[in-house]
Amino acid sequence: MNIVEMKDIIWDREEKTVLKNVNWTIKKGEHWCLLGLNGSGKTTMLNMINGYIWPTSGSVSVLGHRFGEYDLRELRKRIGWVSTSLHERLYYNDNALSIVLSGKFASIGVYDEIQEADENKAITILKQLGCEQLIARKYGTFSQGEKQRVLIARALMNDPELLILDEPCTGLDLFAREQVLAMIEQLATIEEAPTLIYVTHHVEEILPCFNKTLLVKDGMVFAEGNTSQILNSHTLSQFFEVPVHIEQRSRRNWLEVVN
Ligand SMILES: Nc1ncnc2c1ncn2[C@@H]1O[C@H](COP(=O)(O)OP(=O)(O)OP(=O)(O)O)[C@@H](O)[C@H]1O
Repeated sequence: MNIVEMKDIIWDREEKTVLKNVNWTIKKGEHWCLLGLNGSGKTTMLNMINGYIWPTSGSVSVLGHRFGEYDLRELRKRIGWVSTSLHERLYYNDNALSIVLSGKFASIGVYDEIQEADENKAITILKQLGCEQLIARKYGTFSQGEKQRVLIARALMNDPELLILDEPCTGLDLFAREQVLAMIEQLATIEEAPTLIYVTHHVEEILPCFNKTLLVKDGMVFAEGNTSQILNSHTLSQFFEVPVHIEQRSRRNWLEVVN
């Protein structure tokens, strides 16, 4: 079973074709980084994987289910979703524990009865992710980095098979970014780790655990494959349309524009 299969996807909006014949297959055991500039179509692809939008033509299947043949609400419970757009929708006065518990229902608040086992699980996840001190604190008082870590904890509450991280390091200072990245790297190493999709504009955020990379440009797949083969100066210079030089240090990639 493929985790995600997008075949010949076209998505038309008003005068514009946003996705232009996208093909993308994610297999179990792969962790993907999705790299692209602003407006290239990354979020649109994620919204399609989550069933929030439907392709104009082509087919999408996620976790072995073709869209249109399965209850999307059930499917969404198997997908963890971390996105800054969630920040605005969560409740300022909820503490970290309630936020993480809401992940069980893939809902914003907690409307169902909570079992003691759920609460223990939420606390364990928060502790594992180094957020012990936040458990009883209000979400509205968290720093951006703390918010991101709690959102990742929330996404793990349902033991998702697929975890989508949409620009999780946006707005973080260097240290908060490295903390979040370390957390993701640790997550990828655990047994039964979910398949990860990590969306970013920044090459240096591509962790060694992301063994696959997809370059998206202007609604099309520019290149895809093993990260080690995709991330080279030649391919990225063509991708960004400026000469760039890429260097590997400490198993991460660092990019500079060549004058
Ligand atoms: N509902 C819509 N109607 C019309 N155009 C849309 C719609 N949604 C997205 N677009 C357009 O499609 C293009 C791709 O948008 P998308 O949000 O997927 O890009 P992105 O790669 O995620 O960008 P960013 O990195 O800035 O978040 C943009 O030009 C955007 O304006």
